[in-house]
Amino acid sequence: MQIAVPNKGRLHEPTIELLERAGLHVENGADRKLYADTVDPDVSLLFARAADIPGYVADGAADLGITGLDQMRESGHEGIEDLLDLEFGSCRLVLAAPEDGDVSAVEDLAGGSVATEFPRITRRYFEERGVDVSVVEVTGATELTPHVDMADAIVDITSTGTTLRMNRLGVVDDVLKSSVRLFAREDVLDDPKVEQLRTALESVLTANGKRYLMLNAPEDRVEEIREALPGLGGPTVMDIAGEGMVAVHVVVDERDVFETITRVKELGASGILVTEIERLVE
Ligand SMILES: Nc1ncnc2c1ncn2[C@@H]1O[C@H](COP(=O)(O)OP(=O)(O)OP(=O)(O)O)[C@@H](O)[C@H]1O
Ligand SMILES: O=P(O)(O)OC[C@H]1O[C@H](OP(=O)(O)OP(=O)(O)O)[C@H](O)[C@@H]1O
Ligand SMILES: [Mg+2]
Repeated sequence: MQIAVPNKGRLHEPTIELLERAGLHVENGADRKLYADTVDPDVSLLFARAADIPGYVADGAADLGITGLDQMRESGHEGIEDLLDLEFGSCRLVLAAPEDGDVSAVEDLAGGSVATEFPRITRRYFEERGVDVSVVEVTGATELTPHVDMADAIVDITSTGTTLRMNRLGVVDDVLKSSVRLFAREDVLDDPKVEQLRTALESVLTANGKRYLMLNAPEDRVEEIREALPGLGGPTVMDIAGEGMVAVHVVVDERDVFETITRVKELGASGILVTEIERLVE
């Protein structure tokens, strides 16, 4: 089974990091290599441009892919299924126009022009709204185009909003909310490996922001301690050698850790240990 992953750009590193955390260690990979093996003999990686990955999967060069939803939509390929939101590379594709200009709604662009790296998504967006525009295809620095009379507006990615602000462009409308996805060609969906990979990646996301809390507690206060724990499911309570003490283990949200420790200490807990969780399969 082949997974196509971004070879460079901002998605490359977080993708490799996620695969590693999911236990799919990359082997025999090297800079500029187009293939790599993984610790699983049935799974190898193919490195490609983020924009080309949907096509690789649709055409059968790879079985699964990891890239932005914007790229999946822009590719226009059918027969690929979005399996999991990997919760990084979050951004919005927006329609934006000069702040001091006269475009404040989609309709104001009728008869005008829009520059973008996403011509397919852009054409569809305007068609759905019945607004006739000409689409100017560019391959980057889209934000410049309204200032050099190349276009009246743009459809481009924004996340922090810095680039739009710096170029005095304001958002007119949201076109698409995007994040990185795991997707597969429909004809491999029945392969059990696909579900295994999806579960492994999901287990990393589930563990994100969670901590494992272990503590020792006097047996006679265990009910109060149990109530004080905002855990995922109930805590595990185990007898330990020693007079009237039990060990309590629980998964808690990272943001609840501080308050929880304070509270359980008041209730007599000791030997409190907080650790990160690598993976969590629910
Ligand atoms: N500013 C951003 N914030 C969050 N995600 C983004 C941002 N820009 C792009 N992305 C996501 O990353 C994907 C790939 O963009 P990126 O710019 O990394 O690729 P690239 O254009 O191939 O690389 P490069 O810009 O280095 O040439 C986009 O399709 C989108 O899903
Ligand atoms: O809202 P912001 O945080 O400012 O991010 C938005 C910018 O990020 C992306 O560009 P990138 O840095 O990938 O450069 P590129 O145009 O060369 O791909 C995108 O094309 C925007 O220009
Ligand atoms: Mg880019």
